[in-house]
Amino acid sequence: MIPLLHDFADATVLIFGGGPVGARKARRFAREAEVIVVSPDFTGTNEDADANTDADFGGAARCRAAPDPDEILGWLERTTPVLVVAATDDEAVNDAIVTAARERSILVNRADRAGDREPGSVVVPATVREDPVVVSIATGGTAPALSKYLRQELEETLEGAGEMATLCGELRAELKAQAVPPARRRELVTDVVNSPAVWTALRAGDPNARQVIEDVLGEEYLSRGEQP
Ligand SMILES: C[C@@]1(CC(=O)O)c2cc3[nH]c(cc4nc(cc5[nH]c(cc(n2)[C@H]1CCC(=O)O)[C@@](C)(CC(=O)O)[C@@H]5CCC(=O)O)C(CC(=O)O)=C4CCC(=O)O)c(CCC(=O)O)c3CC(=O)O
Ligand SMILES: NC(=O)C1=CN([C@@H]2O[C@H](COP(=O)(O)OP(=O)(O)OC[C@H]3O[C@@H](n4cnc5c(N)ncnc54)[C@H](O)[C@@H]3O)[C@@H](O)[C@H]2O)C=CC1
Repeated sequence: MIPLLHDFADATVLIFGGGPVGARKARRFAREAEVIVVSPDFTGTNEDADANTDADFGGAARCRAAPDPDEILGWLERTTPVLVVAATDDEAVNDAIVTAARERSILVNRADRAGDREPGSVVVPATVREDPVVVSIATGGTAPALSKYLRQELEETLEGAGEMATLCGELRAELKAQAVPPARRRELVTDVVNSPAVWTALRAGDPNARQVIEDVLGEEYLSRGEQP
């Protein structure tokens, strides 16, 4: 399997199953997509179905229904999702979801299988977000708990990376506007990314991180006899 980033804005994701797994996937996709969760009950994060809130499902639309396998295709036709998630505890229903999705060339994520995947199937990786930086982890389905553990470890490592990306984006735009040649631009941006002083400032939440970058660039320029 090959990791890709997919833009789900304005797309529909249809999830079958309102247990903890269906709820987790709903929260994940609801940050971008229109999510619909179909299930006879919504036990989400709480054993007591009635105690679950919209937030537990990421604000997704919840449809109370328990479709039989032969009704799945109708749900796909009515909702036209780009991705369908099979997260029920009924293997026959999950089988029917995979078959129907394949028939309609819709991406499918099956939560109760680690191997023997159908063409067009997708896996949901563990994800660390330090916007605009995103890191995804998967274990080829062998150990999802390890994906979760590594995600927690990486959360610390990535601290400050989002701001670093934003500041580098600004710097690149400025260097382009100043018509700095591409090879030189690459050197300068690389110096900033590799600078321990900049990382320390970003991780300490220093509001003058931008100044620290300029200091790093200043030394760089001076040592090469150039001016920014
Ligand atoms: C193949 C895959 C399909 C898919 O769902 O896309 C899949 C399949 C299965 N997961 C199972 C179990 C668990 N899954 C988790 C957690 C996560 N599982 C996720 C992804 C994936 N799970 C895909 C592979 C990703 C990879 O390659 O690593 C994460 C990363 C993303 C997410 O789901 O949001 C999320 C962590 C999110 C986070 O915290 O960051 C935990 C830990 C916990 O719950 O604390 C357990 C219990 C411990 C254990 O069993 O290992 C079972 C057995 C079910 C059973 O026995 O009944 C199956 C089916 C099977 O293995 O047959
Ligand atoms: N991928 C993952 O990360 C994990 C996957 N799993 C697997 O995923 C499946 C779901 O896990 P949980 O949410 O913990 O299970 P769960 O049993 O708590 O929830 C299953 C949900 O599916 C609903 N359902 C049953 N028949 C349905 C139908 N015909 N249409 C729509 N919904 C229907 C049930 O009412 C229930 O709300 C399990 O089969 C389990 O093997 C379990 C843990 C983690």
